[in-house]
Amino acid sequence: MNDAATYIFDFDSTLVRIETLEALADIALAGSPDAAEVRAEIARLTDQAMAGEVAFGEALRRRLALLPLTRDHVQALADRILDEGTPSLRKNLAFFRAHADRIVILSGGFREIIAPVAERLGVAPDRVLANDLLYDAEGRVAGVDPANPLSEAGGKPAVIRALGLTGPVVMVGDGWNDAEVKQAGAADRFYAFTEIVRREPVVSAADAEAASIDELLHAEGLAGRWSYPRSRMRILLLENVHPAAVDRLEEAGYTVETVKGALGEDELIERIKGVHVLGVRSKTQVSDRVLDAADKLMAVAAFCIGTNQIDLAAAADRGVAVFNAPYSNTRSVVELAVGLTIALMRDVSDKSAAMHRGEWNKSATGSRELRGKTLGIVGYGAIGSQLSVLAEALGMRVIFHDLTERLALGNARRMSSLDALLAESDVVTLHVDGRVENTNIFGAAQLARMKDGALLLNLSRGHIVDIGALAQALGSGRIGGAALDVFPDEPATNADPFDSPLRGLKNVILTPHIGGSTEEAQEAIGEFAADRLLAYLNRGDTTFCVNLPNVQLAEVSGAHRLLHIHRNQPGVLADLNRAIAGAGLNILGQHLKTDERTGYVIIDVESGYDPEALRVLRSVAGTLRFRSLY
Ligand SMILES: NC(=O)c1ccc[n+]([C@@H]2O[C@H](COP(=O)([O-])OP(=O)(O)OC[C@H]3O[C@@H](n4cnc5c(N)ncnc54)[C@H](O)[C@@H]3O)[C@@H](O)[C@H]2O)c1
Ligand SMILES: O=C(O)CC[C@@H](O)C(=O)O
Repeated sequence: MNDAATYIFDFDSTLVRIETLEALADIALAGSPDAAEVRAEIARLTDQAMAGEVAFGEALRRRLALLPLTRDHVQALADRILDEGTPSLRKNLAFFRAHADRIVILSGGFREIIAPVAERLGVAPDRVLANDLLYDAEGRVAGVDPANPLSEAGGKPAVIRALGLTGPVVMVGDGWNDAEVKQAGAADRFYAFTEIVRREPVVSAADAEAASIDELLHAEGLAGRWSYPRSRMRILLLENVHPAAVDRLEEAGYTVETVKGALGEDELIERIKGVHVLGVRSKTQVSDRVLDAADKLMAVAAFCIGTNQIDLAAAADRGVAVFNAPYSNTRSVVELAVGLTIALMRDVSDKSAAMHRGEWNKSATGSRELRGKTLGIVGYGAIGSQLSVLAEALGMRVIFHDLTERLALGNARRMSSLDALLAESDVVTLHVDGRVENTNIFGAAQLARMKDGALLLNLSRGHIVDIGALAQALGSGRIGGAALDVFPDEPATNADPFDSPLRGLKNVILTPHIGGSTEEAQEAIGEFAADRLLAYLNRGDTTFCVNLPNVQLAEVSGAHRLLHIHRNQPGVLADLNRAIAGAGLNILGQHLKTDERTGYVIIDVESGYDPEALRVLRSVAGTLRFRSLY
């Protein structure tokens, strides 16, 4: 720690996320008919005082006069004040405890409320400078001690001066009376603390803004300097990612920006500069060029199953981890596939369209039950195998074809080839992954091998099916109908037009890539992918990462965690270990996992070391990315 500096923290909306008088109002006014009105007036006075529009002492007296406050009310708030700690304070308790002799808590609030927090932080009672409440004989609050300078405007600078501090004084707070401390010459630096509330005049008057305790420590070069402050980490989420993800990431302290639609390559190249984490769905192409322009990128999350839109190898070569949500929308796709199969078998979409035109055409011709029909599933992965179970429950016979060995569920039968599957299937449904090699695997030849009048579904990826050949097969009546949810060219946003040779064809159902678009699935994806990102950012865990070796890690405490991603080439590990030994780092734990392309080493080291030593680790030949966690 900087030897000489004293750090002076305001309390309300700085160390705790509440304003004391508003919280006391909630307690004291509970059940009172004019509670809302009085509460609003108190909040208005707090804002005016914090923005410097009403003198502090006057605002304090006016607010106290509005409340029927008693000792019990004050005690009730003191009892639960520890639960109100600011999120970044809770994360940095160790810092406060280690440096309590350099910390002062300075507040226009009340000593009884601040005391439990000060005790938790290890800050001695004589380093808590606050107002003292006065009570009458019945225990009613009668006011504050007028002899205490903190009960009046200008009180904070006065009490700081009275401390007779010798070294630099750093003031941290959210209100105008905190800014005044620096203006009055009682502090050398003032940080506007904005984690809970951001007041423009206070920020303008500050030397710097700190959106969290981490940012403050980072700016001051204190203990947290090796861990980049979370609020400075920019997360850019495209394509209308579910708010559950935004909430989780923001709650964890990261700065999140969202964009409704997908971005084109050039636009993304512009936007990705300075972004640490990118979130996309299926439309945004994260190409080699995009990754080249990404100067800060650490991770990409596909808020969906498919990752074919991301250049996974190029990302791995830059040490950028890519995650997806492999199971969160599986069931939604399966349910839509079942529904579409029934709709095709009964010609529901054409019959419904006719009804909308005013035509009544009651007929059973061409309408068939699912029961007893053969469903041919191409790609028996998560979706294909789940569909297999539901289809059998509906009385279908299931056969499947997959490139790799898959466990046949229920009575499903594996077919040795796609052709064999096509020869037997009444309905063919495609659920292969979107790898480039699967482009147009379903074309004229495959359509020709389908049974006369059979149906085709594609809910996997648009480039799998040759759309021209399909349009012909449908037009000629060779196959009986098709349902497509995915297309080779999909509009980037809902405002863009859609065109396809399949438009207007009989018994063809077209849906706008909504297989996974249910409220349940989107929320689940948002939560899952955000959790994966947090696990990676906060502790280096790469479970479910699709392009780097997977390492499951617990949180580290009492140590610093170093994360080293490198090219899997001979000698890297030996060089790394040599560098660690040379730097005198005391290793508490080490994990290594490699795949054919990349190696990932996690090293937990004892925290007392020369930070300069880390430089050597960065320069080990083959290093793709080096990161240290606090
Ligand atoms: N429509 C939507 O909204 C939506 C939603 C989710 C997933 N998807 C897509 O659905 C597809 C399947 O998803 P999943 O979670 O089941 O994937 P998965 O990886 O679990 O399964 C894919 C299976 O296809 C097999 N496969 C790949 N190429 C093949 C080929 N040429 N022939 C036969 N088998 C082949 C693989 O071996 C694997 O078993 C993916 O393309 C995914 O992107 C679409
Ligand atoms: O929501 C999306 O954009 C894609 C959904 C789906 O294709 C997936 O891969 O999960």
